[in-house]
Amino acid sequence: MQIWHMEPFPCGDRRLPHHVFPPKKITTTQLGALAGVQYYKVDLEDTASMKKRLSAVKTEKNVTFTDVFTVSETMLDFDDKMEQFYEAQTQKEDVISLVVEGTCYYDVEVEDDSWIRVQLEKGDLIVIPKGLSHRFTTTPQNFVKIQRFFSRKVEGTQG
Ligand SMILES: CSCCC(=O)/C(O)=C/O
Repeated sequence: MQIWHMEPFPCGDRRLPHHVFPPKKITTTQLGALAGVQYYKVDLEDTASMKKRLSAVKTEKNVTFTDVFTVSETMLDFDDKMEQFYEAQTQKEDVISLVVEGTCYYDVEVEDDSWIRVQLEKGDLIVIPKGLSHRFTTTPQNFVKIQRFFSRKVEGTQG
């Protein structure tokens, strides 16, 4: 996990880091204070500890459905999906995502047009609070597998 302030009006390839100059990184604690985003590191190799962490998150967030969603440039509709995911959006429920493989970015908008980029890798679990404007994209790796957690059934998810 790495977190930094993004340059105000990034041009070009959105998968590049787009740091402010000079780069301004922040901690997970600062991200929590600024935007209410929660972060956990999950050891995916340690089944007992992973189950304990996920169980705590599921209970706390009333999670009843989960799925595993893979974003890869081999997807037929990859470009369309990437456009859709990079549109700023707010959800009525917390967005809860665990990176199982690969890397990605979630950007969160802390003030109008002021974005913080959160780079996630394997074992990173993020909770973006409901109502917070955010967007998603891949890194140049163009591959991420994410377990998503929902408090209610949404299309394409499993109980
Ligand atoms: C691989 S799902 C990425 C998109 C996502 O989590 C989202 O758009 C939440 O609002």
